[in-house]
Amino acid sequence: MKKHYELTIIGAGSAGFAAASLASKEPISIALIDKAEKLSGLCILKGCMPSKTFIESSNRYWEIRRANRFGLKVGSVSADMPSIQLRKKTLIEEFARYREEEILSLPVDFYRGSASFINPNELLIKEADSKERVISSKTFIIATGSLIDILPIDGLVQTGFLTSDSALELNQLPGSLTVLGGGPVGCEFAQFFSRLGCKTTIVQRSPRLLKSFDPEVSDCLKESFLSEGITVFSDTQIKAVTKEKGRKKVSFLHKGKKTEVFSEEIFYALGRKPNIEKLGLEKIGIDTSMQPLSINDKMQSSIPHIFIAGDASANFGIVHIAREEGEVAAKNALEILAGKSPTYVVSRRLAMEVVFTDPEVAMVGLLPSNRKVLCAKYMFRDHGKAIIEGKEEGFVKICADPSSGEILFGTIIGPHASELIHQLSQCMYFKGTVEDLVKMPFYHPTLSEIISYPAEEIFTTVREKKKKIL
Ligand SMILES: Cc1cc2nc3c(=O)[nH]c(=O)nc-3n(C[C@H](O)[C@H](O)[C@H](O)COP(=O)(O)OP(=O)(O)OC[C@H]3O[C@@H](n4cnc5c(N)ncnc54)[C@H](O)[C@@H]3O)c2cc1C
Ligand SMILES: NC(=O)c1ccc[n+]([C@@H]2O[C@H](COP(=O)([O-])OP(=O)(O)OC[C@H]3O[C@@H](n4cnc5c(N)ncnc54)[C@H](O)[C@@H]3O)[C@@H](O)[C@H]2O)c1
Repeated sequence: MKKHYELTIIGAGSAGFAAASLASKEPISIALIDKAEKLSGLCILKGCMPSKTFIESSNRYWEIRRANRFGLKVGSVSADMPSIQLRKKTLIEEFARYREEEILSLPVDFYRGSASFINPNELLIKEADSKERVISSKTFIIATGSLIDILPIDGLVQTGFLTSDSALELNQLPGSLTVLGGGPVGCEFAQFFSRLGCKTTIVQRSPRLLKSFDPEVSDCLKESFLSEGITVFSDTQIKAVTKEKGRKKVSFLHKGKKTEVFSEEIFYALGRKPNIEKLGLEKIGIDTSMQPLSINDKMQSSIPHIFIAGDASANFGIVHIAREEGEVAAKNALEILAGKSPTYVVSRRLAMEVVFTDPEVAMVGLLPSNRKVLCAKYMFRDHGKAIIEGKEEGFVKICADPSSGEILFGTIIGPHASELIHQLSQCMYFKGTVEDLVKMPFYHPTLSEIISYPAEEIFTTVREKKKKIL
């Protein structure tokens, strides 16, 4: 007998799990579907958590080798990739086991299978044992995540390459590596490989690494990469990949000039795409050529009772945003089920992104474009605690409204940027001003204190301006 639900969620990763957790607190019937053999989603299995576990090892190796700066003598240190791999596997198995338990204990009907739309209210679920079933639902949330987007580069597939998925399974590192792409995946993995002794080259299309960040941040990161021996080719056009005498060759135009790089291995990091191809969306009238697929900030698709959240929507590729999108979609689905119009929206005011390179890179808020703002910057090399820690690269930059002093944007490149950025995001959450930051206590000596210096500079300017007006 065909089962009927009020809400059906396809995908139990970060977005789908957040949606299901929220909606299942209400007295409605819910189906949650995931096709994966191993549940818990990209972040835990092949994204944030395993990559950061790897990075933790390479950063510690790097620091130990530089311990003499702190008056410490250490004997010979070596990186043991099978042990690094084992630590990652052990941690990830535990994280995944815990999440799987959470998913399976939700008060929902869970189906392990691949879902596709038959019509805007019915889904076909193909289960692992090739059993097929049809369910119907009043509302849907598509949270099927993303896939690595393999572009048709001449010779790439024939030559072979690593991706973030396969690199996370390595037990042995290549001696040399060409990383295609200078986004978060490319930068984080390039430094991981390089710090463990692999000769690493990045080939990227845009003129800057991490192109969505402030140009000064990109320049600072590039300088840091160059100083530790990573070669960076920016402004390139990749032409072909081939194998020559046992080595892999990447041919590209660099600032218009033909260039070649040889290495033992290639790491492909040219982006991901929404995992929506097999959902039958075109069949039910959702145009997948237009992305993001969510046509509004309520996470609705062009069919109002079908929502799209997380990587599948192609808005961002960041976990806390996937979770927020899942929750907003769930709240709006509940409103539709209650006979109301959806009202919840995802706020992008505090959009935050972090990249776990060393120095770490972080930003929060919207980059000021044509809006008038006052910005101030303070360098870690002028900050006592950073000097003590031997972490002098980078800076904190804050931008605020010139009249009110409200903080609109902040970016940090430097030690613990991933943590420090939360001081700014929390202040911005409460629509805080530079004056608030100046008045807040900061313990001395801490890295956090650095936040107060650019705030103070802007505060002085805002105050002087106000005095002149009076
Ligand atoms: C290497 C790497 C490092 C990253 N590091 C970070 C980081 O440090 N911080 C950060 O914020 N983000 C990071 N990200 C991004 C982050 O992992 C993703 O944004 C996030 O996991 C997406 O969650 P999601 O719920 O949208 O998708 P997913 O977690 O991919 O979940 C989708 C689920 O849908 C299921 N599914 C798919 N199709 C179907 C179907 N037809 N039927 C049934 N089920 C289906 C899948 O099995 C899967 O379980 C990283 C990504 C990568 C690749
Ligand atoms: N710390 C984090 O939060 C974190 C870490 C890793 C990944 N992620 C997320 O995972 C997703 C995937 O990341 P990613 O770095 O693989 O993708 P991306 O799309 O962010 O970056 C891909 C890079 O490749 C470049 N590129 C694309 N086509 C090219 C071509 N033909 N030639 C040369 N360069 C080309 C792009 O300009 C871009 O710089 C993103 O959404 C990202 O936010 C997040």
